[in-house]
Amino acid sequence: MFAGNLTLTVGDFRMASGDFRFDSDGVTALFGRSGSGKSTLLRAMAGLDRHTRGQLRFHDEVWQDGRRGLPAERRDIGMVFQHAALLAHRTVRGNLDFAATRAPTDRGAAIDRDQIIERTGIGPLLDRAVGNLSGGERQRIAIARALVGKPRVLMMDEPLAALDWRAKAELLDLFETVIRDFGIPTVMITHAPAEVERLADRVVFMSEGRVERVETLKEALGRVDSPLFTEEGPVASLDGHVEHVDGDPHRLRFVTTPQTGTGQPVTFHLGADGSTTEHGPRRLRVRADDVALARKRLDNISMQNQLPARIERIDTSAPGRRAVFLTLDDGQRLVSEVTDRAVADMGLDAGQAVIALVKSAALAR
Ligand SMILES: Nc1ncnc2c1ncn2[C@@H]1O[C@H](COP(=O)(O)OP(=O)(O)OP(=O)(O)O)[C@@H](O)[C@H]1O
Repeated sequence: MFAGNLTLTVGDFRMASGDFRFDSDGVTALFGRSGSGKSTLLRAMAGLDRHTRGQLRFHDEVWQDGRRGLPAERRDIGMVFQHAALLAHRTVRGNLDFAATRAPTDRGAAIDRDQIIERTGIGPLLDRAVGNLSGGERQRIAIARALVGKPRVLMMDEPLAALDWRAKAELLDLFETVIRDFGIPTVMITHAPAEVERLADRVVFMSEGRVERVETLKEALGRVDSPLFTEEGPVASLDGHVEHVDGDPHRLRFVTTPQTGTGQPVTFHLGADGSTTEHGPRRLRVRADDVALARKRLDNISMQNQLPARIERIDTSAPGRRAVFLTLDDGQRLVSEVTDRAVADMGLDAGQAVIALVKSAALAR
C-alpha cells in the first residue's frame, strides 16, 4: 500500500499530488498527458529529489514526513528509465555484479540471479561491452540489473518509449511475465494506453500536477470517457492463457480465466501472425472496433470467434457511435463499438443476449 500527499516544485512546475492511496501489489500505471507531472511524482516517491515535501508511507514504513525523507537507497527501489544508464566501462556481467554489491542483504526480493538472467533473456549478452547494444537489449539489462538489486518495489519511467515497435512488443511480453513471475510491486509511468491495458492492475491518472483519480483497470476500462480511450477508442482487456492447438505451432487459442465464481472459460482462436506465440498466462487487449454484434450465431462468415455475451449497458462513445459493454460467460468484459443506427436497427438493449463476433487477428494487437 502506498499512501501519501506529496509536493515537489521543479522550475516553474509544481506537483501537488493531493491525497492518494493505492495497493502496491501487481502493476500500478501512472498515466497522464505529457507534462502532467508523472515523472515528478515518481521521483518524489522514490526519494530522488531532496526538495520533496509532504507525506508518504509504504505499508507501515514512513518514507516522507514533511521535509524528512527516507534516503532513496533505504527504500530498496529498482529504477528503470527510458534510457538505461549502464556503466560504460563494464561488461553486461560487470553491470549486474555492481548492482548485486549494492543490494540490501536483509530485505528485498530473494530472486535467484540465474533465473533473472534466464527470464530476461540476457544470457548471450553477459560478456559483451554495453556500448554497442540495441535499445531493447539495454532495457532488458536495465530490468535484470534492477532485479539483481533485490528491490522491494520496481519503479519504471516510460521504459518502452524509446524502442521500435518490435522491441516494444517483445519487452511488453517480457514485462508481463517477469513482473508477474517475480511478484515485485511495480509502479510504471506510461502514456501508451496499450501498455496500461496489457500490464496494469490499477491506474493512477495524473493531470496538471495532481493525482486526479485512482481506478482499478476494470474501472478504468468500464467508463466510456476513460482517458485510456482517447487514441484508439474503447478497448477491453481479458486475462487467460495461450495454448497451441493440438501442438500446432501456427494455430493458437486463448482461453480466458473466469473472473466470477460461476463463470465458464471462453476460448478465442488467435491468428498466428501476432507477437503472442508463447504458451502461458497472458492478457489480451481487444479493441471495440474489432468486435461486431449479431443477435444470433451466423454461418458462412470469416470471423472465427462467435462468443455468447450479454449486454451490460450501452453508452454514447462519440457523435453517432455507441460503446456496447458486454459480459462474457467467464464474467469478463468485452466492448463493441457500433453506430447509433445499428443499435436502433438491431433493437439492442441492456440485458439482451447477443453474439460478439471478433476477428482472430484482432486479438494479437
Ligand atoms: N528539472 C526541471 N527543471 C525545470 N522544469 C522541469 C524539470 N523537470 C520537469 N520539469 C517540468 O515539469 C513539468 C512536469 O514534468 P514531468 O516530467 O513530471 O511530467 P510527465 O507527466 O512525466 O511528462 P512526460 O510524459 O512528458 O515525461 C514539465 O512541464 C517539465 O518541463
